[in-house]
Amino acid sequence: MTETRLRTWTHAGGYTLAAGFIAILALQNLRYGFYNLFYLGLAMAAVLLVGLAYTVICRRHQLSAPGHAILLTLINAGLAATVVTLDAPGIGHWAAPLVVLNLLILPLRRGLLLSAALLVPVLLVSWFTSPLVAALNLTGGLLLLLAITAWYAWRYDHMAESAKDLALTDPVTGAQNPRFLDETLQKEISRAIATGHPLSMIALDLDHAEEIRSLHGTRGLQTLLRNITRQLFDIIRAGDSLYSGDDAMFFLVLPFTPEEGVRVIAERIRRSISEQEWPEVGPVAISLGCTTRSSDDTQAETLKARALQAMAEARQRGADTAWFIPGEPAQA
Ligand SMILES: Nc1nc2c(ncn2[C@@H]2O[C@H](COP(=O)(O)OP(=O)(O)OP(=O)(O)O)[C@@H](O)[C@H]2O)c(=O)[nH]1
Repeated sequence: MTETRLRTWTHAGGYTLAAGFIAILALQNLRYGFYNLFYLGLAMAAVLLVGLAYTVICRRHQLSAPGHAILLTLINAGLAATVVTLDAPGIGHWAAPLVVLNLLILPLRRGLLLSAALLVPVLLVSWFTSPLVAALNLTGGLLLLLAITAWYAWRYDHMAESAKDLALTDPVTGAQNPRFLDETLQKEISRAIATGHPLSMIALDLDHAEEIRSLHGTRGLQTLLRNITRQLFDIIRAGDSLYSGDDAMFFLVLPFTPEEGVRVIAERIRRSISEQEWPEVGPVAISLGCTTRSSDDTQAETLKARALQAMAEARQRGADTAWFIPGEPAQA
């Protein structure tokens, strides 16, 4: 289930339950003849049902729908104003479903602020007008509810953030996930065509990766790849992007980089990797295949295939080598 769909269900469930809860309170007040509270309950349930309808209408962009904040501010302000102006016993409990709803639907900080703005008048009125035990019960109950719901919302945000990081980065190396390579490369090609700036690419593979795996195990190889990724991130500049490839391979996309530039950076990377003593593994080497976009290159696959071809050539020339293959310029 996508995050947007999950949020749609959560929001719809939250609005429905809160509307049901408030409607039950309204009916109870009707039974006891508290007509003011009955009408307040009806109005609040109606606003909550508008929230439900809004959730369904905006189901494709729940994360950015601004109407939730407006509706919730309206309903929270309505309850706070009623609590302050109406001497109605037990009305403080009406804040409970709104506290849950605020934190379930709004971003954590905004949900906390709105809940605090509701709870301050509710609790103050309760301490001034109710017996001590009742005020203590209400304060304890609402604050506990606030803490539990805020903790849940924080945990959910945290998990969603980690899932997003995992989707963007390769969990083994920490470089970007390979499935974004083609898309980014195609975008960079379009940008290079539009602006006339050069674009280069490097395919990079660890030499003798299988021997390293059999000597140091898969874990040793993965640690080495993570360390190499860190080193590559230290070398490349901000606009460059680094992707994991199959096995022990990486790809670098280098915007604004001409042939002379990609030769310089490839040689710098080759040296910096081969001159290091890598923890537990010792010295290692890499082969690099470089290419620069020619005026004929409009497809990501063409550029990637040429970088891989250059890397195979580097391998043939004895590894620990950087090799460059130029693109064919367009025929006039
Ligand atoms: N994309 C990319 N290109 C680089 C990088 N480092 C060097 N280059 C290319 O190599 C050329 C020469 O780089 P350097 O030897 O560092 O000389 P420089 O004049 O200090 O390079 P810059 O001021 O970064 O342009 C640069 O103009 C770039 O085209 C890098 O980290 N990323």
